Amino acid sequence: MPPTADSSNRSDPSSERSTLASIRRLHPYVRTALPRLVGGLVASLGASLMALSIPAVLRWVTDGPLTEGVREHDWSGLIWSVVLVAVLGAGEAGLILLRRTLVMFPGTRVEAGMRMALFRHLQDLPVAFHDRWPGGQLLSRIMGDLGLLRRWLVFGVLQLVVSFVTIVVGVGLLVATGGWLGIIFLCGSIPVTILAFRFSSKYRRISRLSQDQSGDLATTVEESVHGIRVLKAFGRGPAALDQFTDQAEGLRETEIRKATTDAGLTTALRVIPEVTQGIALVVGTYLVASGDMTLGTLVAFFATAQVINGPVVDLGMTLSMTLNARTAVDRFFEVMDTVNPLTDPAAPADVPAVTLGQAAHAGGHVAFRDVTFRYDDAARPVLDHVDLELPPGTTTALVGLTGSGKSTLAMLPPRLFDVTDGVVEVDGVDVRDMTRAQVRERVAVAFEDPTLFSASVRDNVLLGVSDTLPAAEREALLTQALEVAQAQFVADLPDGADTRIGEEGMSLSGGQRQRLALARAIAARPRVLVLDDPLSALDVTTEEAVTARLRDVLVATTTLVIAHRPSTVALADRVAVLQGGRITAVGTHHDLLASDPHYRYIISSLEDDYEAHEHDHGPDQRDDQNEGALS
Ligand SMILES: Nc1ncnc2c1ncn2[C@@H]1O[C@H](COP(=O)(O)OP(=O)(O)OP(=O)(O)O)[C@@H](O)[C@H]1O
Repeated sequence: MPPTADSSNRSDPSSERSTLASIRRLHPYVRTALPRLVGGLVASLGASLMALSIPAVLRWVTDGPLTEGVREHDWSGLIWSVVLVAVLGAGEAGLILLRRTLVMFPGTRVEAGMRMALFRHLQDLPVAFHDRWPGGQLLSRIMGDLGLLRRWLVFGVLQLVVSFVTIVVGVGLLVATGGWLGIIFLCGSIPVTILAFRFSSKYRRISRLSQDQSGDLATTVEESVHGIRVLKAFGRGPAALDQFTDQAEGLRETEIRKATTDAGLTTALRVIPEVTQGIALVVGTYLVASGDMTLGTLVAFFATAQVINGPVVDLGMTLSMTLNARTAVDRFFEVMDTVNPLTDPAAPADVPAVTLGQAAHAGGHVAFRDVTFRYDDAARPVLDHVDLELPPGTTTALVGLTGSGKSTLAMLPPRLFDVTDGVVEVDGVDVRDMTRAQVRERVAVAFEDPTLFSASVRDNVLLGVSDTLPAAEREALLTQALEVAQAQFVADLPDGADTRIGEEGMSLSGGQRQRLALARAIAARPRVLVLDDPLSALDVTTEEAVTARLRDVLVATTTLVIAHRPSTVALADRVAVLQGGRITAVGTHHDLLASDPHYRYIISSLEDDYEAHEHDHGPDQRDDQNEGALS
């Protein structure tokens, strides 16, 4: 189950892992950037050590040149001390600048590399994964989490190491040079350590919840923008707003909990060193007064304590950044660790490469042999020992009651899902023995719900056509595909085939979008064409014209068409009936009408549905509207 805010509190393998172990998993992505990151770290440490050495100089100045200079009116030692402190300060500033220069570019490169790796993996993962994972959760990982990780890489990780080293070296110096004062300071670090540990485990949980809630919020935005027409049509805008408000409020509360937890630690980290220094001041003053400590040692003690103070106070921020980064790493790997079960075989079948010309004229024999298919989370199989042959060059209509598994069956030849049992063959070869590229060369699909991308009509239609094909051939394929799909409306678009169509082709009507999606499947010139009811938004006349032209152009193409209308069934050479997860009859429309009662029942219900639909919408009205959509 994909993680959402609801599931963030459940135990998952990543929560068992230590923060260090989680972050170590970044190694392959940061490997090339490591030299510069380490360079940045060395520069930071250098800057910090320079800051720490300034108190030693102050101590020497106070006990030496300053005391003696005042006594003997000789200021030369003092001038040299000022120069030395200025050089150390300038050196510190220079090293900080060097650190920023060194780490900025590798940080952005790591972020871009991880973003590309995640997107590549998402593209590779099967449909089943995308069915389960909400879009917003993926979006928040690819954008928010990786941005967070970059900020931690260029700032947080260095700050964490430098703070740690500064505190350890500084406290060591205090203990070594400050005697009792050092021990008082060391005692102060005990509650700081305990609080930091407590904070880590609490903050980690809240950080995870907050990042998952951001993902859920992104999902709600995505769904409501995507479904804006439905929300408006049903007046559900206020309900969507309520849902969004609840989620946004939940995220706000979590952010407040996060900030409160952070503030609690930061306050403690401010108060504890101040109290410690107050005690040290009292004890130090007594020691100087009693002659057990020089004034220079006391000044150096407080100057060093001051240098340590900064990293101690920043510890809360550095720790929270690190824990947020850890959550981002865990969320990144939740996707990256998902194994794709639909991979290419180690030794693919030796099938000849298909060129576009060949595709339409050779082969295309499809066979489902004893195929069983069950969705991962389903109790029973949808397809149960299905046997079906699609002879080359034929058009087979697949009919069945709603939910009988037609779309599921149609997803098997293009390997959008793999069978649970049995075999699906194309030209005698199990599709699992071919690479996915080999399968895609042979099988093209058009779905009822056509997805178009934010690109020109040309790019959308030629999506499945190789870029290496000469421009003239690509153009010829485009023209023919548009003509077969009866998509002449493209010529009337403002820039013809170069017109950019909006996100998901939203500026086109349903029928126009369907025809472009169909043209895309046709332009690929496949041996096998799977049409999952892609003509449902067309009127019967247009559907008939499309089917007739399909037959002319894709003479040898084997077509499997899922039919929801009697007209579609009538256009097929043969019909296969899917019932109870099995193919119960195959024959011509007329033979089945005469011999198969279930078929007669399906056809009469399709007719009823169709008549009801036409009564509501009218046959031509829909397409008239379609044609006018962009004019
Ligand atoms: N991704 C999925 N995960 C789990 N079950 C699914 C999934 N997709 C479909 N199903 C279930 O599988 C069964 C068959 O669905 P399918 O979409 O293949 O039917 P269909 O015959 O195409 O239906 P329709 O004619 O209504 O489009 C249904 O019971 C459906 O709920």
